[in-house]
Amino acid sequence: MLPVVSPVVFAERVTKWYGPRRAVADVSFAIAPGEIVGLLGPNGSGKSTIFRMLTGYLVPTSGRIEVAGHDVVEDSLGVRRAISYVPEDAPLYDHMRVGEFLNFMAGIKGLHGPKTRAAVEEVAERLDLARVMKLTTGKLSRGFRQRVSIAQALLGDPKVLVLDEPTSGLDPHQVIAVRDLIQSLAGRHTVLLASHILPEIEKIASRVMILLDGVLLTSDALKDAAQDLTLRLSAEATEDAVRGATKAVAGVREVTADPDNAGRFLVKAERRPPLAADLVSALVAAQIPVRELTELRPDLERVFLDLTRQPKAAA
Ligand SMILES: Nc1ncnc2c1ncn2[C@@H]1O[C@H](COP(=O)(O)OP(=O)(O)OP(=O)(O)O)[C@@H](O)[C@H]1O
Repeated sequence: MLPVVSPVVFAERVTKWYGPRRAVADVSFAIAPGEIVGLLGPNGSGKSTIFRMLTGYLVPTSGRIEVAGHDVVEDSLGVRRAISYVPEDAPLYDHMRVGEFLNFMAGIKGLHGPKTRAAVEEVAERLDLARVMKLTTGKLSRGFRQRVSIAQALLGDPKVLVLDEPTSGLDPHQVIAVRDLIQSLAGRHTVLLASHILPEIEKIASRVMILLDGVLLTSDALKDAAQDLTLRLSAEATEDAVRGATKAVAGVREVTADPDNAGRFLVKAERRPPLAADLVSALVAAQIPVRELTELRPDLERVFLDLTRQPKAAA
């Protein structure tokens, strides 16, 4: 029998309305202790709203959220002790030295006396901050600013750490350092991070949840989208000619031209075995020479791009 692990974050049918605007719709998920989970969604899809509800700063309009066994509405104090949130571009009080800032934040989190010193020393060591402790936070590089933001979030040893776009604005070296750092936190902490960039989130998270217009895509929706086949076609013809020649092929859903490569097209179609052969026959019958026809790997990025693409206005 599989061991039963209680989720550390649990959301059940959560909806949030801002006046007449529904920002989050009937969202349910569970996160096990020690996981690193990515929340992926375009701007405005509701990521921050979910995070604010998880951290007890916003009350769901309906539904239930528990963090480390505490209900976000009935026990928001318990929730705030269990979860820490690092917003994008968190304010760091730029005139303070890093050490002072961490001491100050420890006080806000209710740590006092010798406990403060021990906690600040521990996070400074975990995040390798020794050489910047005496610098004012305003003088730090973006990479170190992010480390200090995460360090303050770890004061008090929260079970859950929520990071909003943690690598945004960092240079490639800093991105790798912050990515490694987040991975080193898993296990002791559960990490939930948001991003609108899939390749980034895929590198850090062990699992990705996708949010679109406040709705969390089910794994079935993702599976269905991945069932579709995308073929890259290289042919000497115009987009209209390719579209005209292939429209009668069963299963073809859409033909789009690659705007950067003349003679290159993407064909989206239902996945069925003789499709490639049918396509070639149809193109040849229309006297369109086919140079190449390749199936693209159904990776999560393509699925995400397909699902999040704005529907084209009818011509
Ligand atoms: N306080 C508010 N009042 C009214 N509408 C809001 C409020 N906060 C957010 N919204 C709306 O709710 C929707 C979700 O916003 P939210 O900030 O949660 O999305 P997001 O995915 O975090 O986006 P971003 O990455 O741009 O921060 C958006 O349409 C937004 O305009």
